[in-house]
Amino acid sequence: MTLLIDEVTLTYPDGDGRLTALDAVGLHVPAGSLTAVVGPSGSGKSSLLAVAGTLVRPDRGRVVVDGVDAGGLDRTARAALRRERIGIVFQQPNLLPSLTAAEQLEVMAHLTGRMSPSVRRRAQDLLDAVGLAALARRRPRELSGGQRQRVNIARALMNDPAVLLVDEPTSALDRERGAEVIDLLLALTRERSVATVVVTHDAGHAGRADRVGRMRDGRLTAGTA
Ligand SMILES: Nc1ncnc2c1ncn2[C@@H]1O[C@H](COP(=O)(O)OP(=O)(O)OP(=O)(O)O)[C@@H](O)[C@H]1O
Repeated sequence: MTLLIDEVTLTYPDGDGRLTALDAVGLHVPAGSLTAVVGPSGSGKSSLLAVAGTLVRPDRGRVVVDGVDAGGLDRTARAALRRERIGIVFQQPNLLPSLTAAEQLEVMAHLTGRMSPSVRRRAQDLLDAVGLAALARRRPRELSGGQRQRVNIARALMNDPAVLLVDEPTSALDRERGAEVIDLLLALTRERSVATVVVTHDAGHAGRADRVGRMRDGRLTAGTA
């Protein structure tokens, strides 16, 4: 068991009242499996990723990452959990313009103070795993949108996370490139035994996942894409 979301409720301030973004949501993502989350705009998908990534604390319920209950941790310990056990791929590949593809990955190891000769090898192996071995020395402006997204995914895996959270990875890509990115995420999920959650608008892409969760008005139900 690697990601467990148990009866999670999240509300935001809304005028005089509160808006319920997540309503008693439950989700279990075993290691080595990929769950796609679909649902209309405003249904709570990003809120679910934010809670799963321990970026936002829920009002109620538990988020358990790799056996660690995030609710019992202070801010510093949660940041450490996030750094060490959670990979997050945001919709926009926020790559640093001046760094090469390999350096985008290596900088992750610097952040955790784990710089060593093996870091460079690991970065190269991951770029290889996402099909970019030959482009390791390119800077973001020299890469296509799909290639940048692959660097983004490789970077999220640099610290060997237990949980991988991916927000709309295909929105800027054409159908074929989008399908390739989903297949890549599936392969990496299996090879590296990560528990992966992918938010997507594309029902076709969701259909490739191991499981599909459907968000509607803050409630999550298992369903087909
Ligand atoms: N920081 C915030 N403060 C107040 N309300 C918010 C905040 N973030 C999100 N919401 C509201 O919570 C609800 C769920 O939003 P969320 O962004 O999780 O939906 P979503 O399914 O990811 O939408 P989209 O597909 O458009 O990105 C929406 O009604 C949204 O307006």
